[in-house]
Amino acid sequence: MIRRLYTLLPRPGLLLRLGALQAALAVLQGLLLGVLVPVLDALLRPEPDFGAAGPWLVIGGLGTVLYGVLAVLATPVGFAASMELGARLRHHLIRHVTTLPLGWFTARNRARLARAVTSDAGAIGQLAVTTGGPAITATLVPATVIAITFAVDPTTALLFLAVVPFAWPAIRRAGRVNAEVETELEEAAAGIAGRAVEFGQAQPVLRAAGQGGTGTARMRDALLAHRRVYRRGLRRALVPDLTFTAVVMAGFVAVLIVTALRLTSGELAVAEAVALLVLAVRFLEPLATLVELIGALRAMDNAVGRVRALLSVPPLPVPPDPVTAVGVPEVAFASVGYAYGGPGSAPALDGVSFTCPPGSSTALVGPSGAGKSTVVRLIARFFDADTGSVRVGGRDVRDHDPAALLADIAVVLQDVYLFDDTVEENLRIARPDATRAELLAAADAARLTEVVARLPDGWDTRVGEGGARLSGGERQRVSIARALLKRSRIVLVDEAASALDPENERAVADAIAALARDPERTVLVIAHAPATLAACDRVLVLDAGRVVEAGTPDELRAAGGFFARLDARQREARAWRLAARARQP
Ligand SMILES: Nc1ncnc2c1ncn2[C@@H]1O[C@H](COP(=O)(O)OP(=O)(O)OP(=O)(O)O)[C@@H](O)[C@H]1O
Repeated sequence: MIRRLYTLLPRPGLLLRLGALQAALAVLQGLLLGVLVPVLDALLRPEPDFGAAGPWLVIGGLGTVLYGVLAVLATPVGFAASMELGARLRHHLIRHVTTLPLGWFTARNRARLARAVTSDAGAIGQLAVTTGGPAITATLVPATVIAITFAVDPTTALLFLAVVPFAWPAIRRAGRVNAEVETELEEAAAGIAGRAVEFGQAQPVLRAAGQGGTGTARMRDALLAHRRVYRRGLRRALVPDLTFTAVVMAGFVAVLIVTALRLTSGELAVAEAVALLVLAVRFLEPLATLVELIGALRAMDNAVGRVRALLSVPPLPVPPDPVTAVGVPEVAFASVGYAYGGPGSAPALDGVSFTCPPGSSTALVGPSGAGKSTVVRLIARFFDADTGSVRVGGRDVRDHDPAALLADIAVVLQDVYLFDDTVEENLRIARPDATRAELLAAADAARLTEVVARLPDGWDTRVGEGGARLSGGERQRVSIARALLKRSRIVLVDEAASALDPENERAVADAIAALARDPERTVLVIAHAPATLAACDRVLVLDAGRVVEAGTPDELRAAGGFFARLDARQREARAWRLAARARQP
């Protein structure tokens, strides 16, 4: 486990220093106990010999001062090591996840990341110090005590050693059970955490369905399960813990009886007997601590395992000599195949080929599940194609430097995430050095200016957690304004489809049209609104992971396929709306 912990750290020097300090303290503690022997021997005579005790008392005093100094030094070193270890692990994790493909960031993986960065990294830092140090003490103090006892009285030392073959299996068993209980408790606690998140997230759905009590019941079940695991753990640990205590007590009683017998037979002096009993206590006591520590060490090992699992997720492969500039903003697919479940499972895309020439605007349409979002994700390298080639600027996306590629690509997703900051700062993320005029121009083109005008503090209005103070359409307009400000020459848009009121739908479509109008920019949009379709000069129809139609809107209207039917339906709906409006008094 210690090796596993060390592999997490690029520079484990601080932990080594702390370990050395703890080891020195443990050995010193054992040696100071050894000094007790001559001191007691000199002082517990019928005529106390202060002259003989003097030098040992001085050595003991100096040793105690040194112990105090080292202990004082160890506290800040331990605190610093704990903080630094946690901070380094967090840094390491964050740096690593920035190299992972965007497709990795599923809800489950985001939760894993949150747990690793918040609780696991902190717990590893803390436990490495709070359990690592005492574990060293609990091992080295008995070892030093045995060595000193050998020098003082080999018979008692052999008696101590005789306890080890009985104590060690008991420690291991109690430690193993405690560790298993710890793991089960952690899992039960994770279950509660998961249910709590679900409980919060599902509130609107549960209440709308009149099932407000359901979530509460599931939460209660998780709490009950945790309590059951806790009780079962206590019961399971009881016998091994008692066995260990019995072994330790039996060992102490054996030392006590043998020492008493040797005292009465005159083999040992009173001073020696007292000193040996003190050594016996200090030999057995740390072993008990070790049992408790094993559970905590397992908890740390579990956290180390979770952090290591995240750090071993392979990053996006980067070629040794990557393409660092996109060049011509052309997007092309050549016989691309991709399956979410890996090659061999049902494909989301199958032999997809098309080209979006530079400056073109292409509407991606097709029934639900056709593969439209997958096309967008493969261009932005959320993951890589299983077969064929996704090309940007004439080169496979895998040949590009991922950062350079994403510098020239803007992605506008349906579910736009905004930071809990002002509208202006949320826009400036795209280009922090943009001038005020550039900011306003992007906002105008994305029809964001009218949204800002309605907000209480205009540009300085905070948008709330995840942008909760804005509607879905308004958030998407912020995202489109970001894309405009970023001046990416390739823009991929998944148009907000649901829950948009007509005004918002029109505004989003206008904003997308503003993107599409620019002849320098290549736009690929998963289009839903008629106005968005009308703004595109090309259409690509996907069905069941294949391209079934491709061409200009006029060509496809004439072809009488999926697009022609969709277009006819949209025209009918528009005519119906106009007629309904005309009928209104
Ligand atoms: N993360 C995922 N894991 C597993 N399968 C997925 C995942 N995302 C999409 N799929 C599957 O891949 C296929 C294509 O999905 P995709 O999201 O690309 O379709 P779409 O045309 O964008 O659909 P929609 O219009 O409903 O968003 C579907 O069968 C879908 O179930």
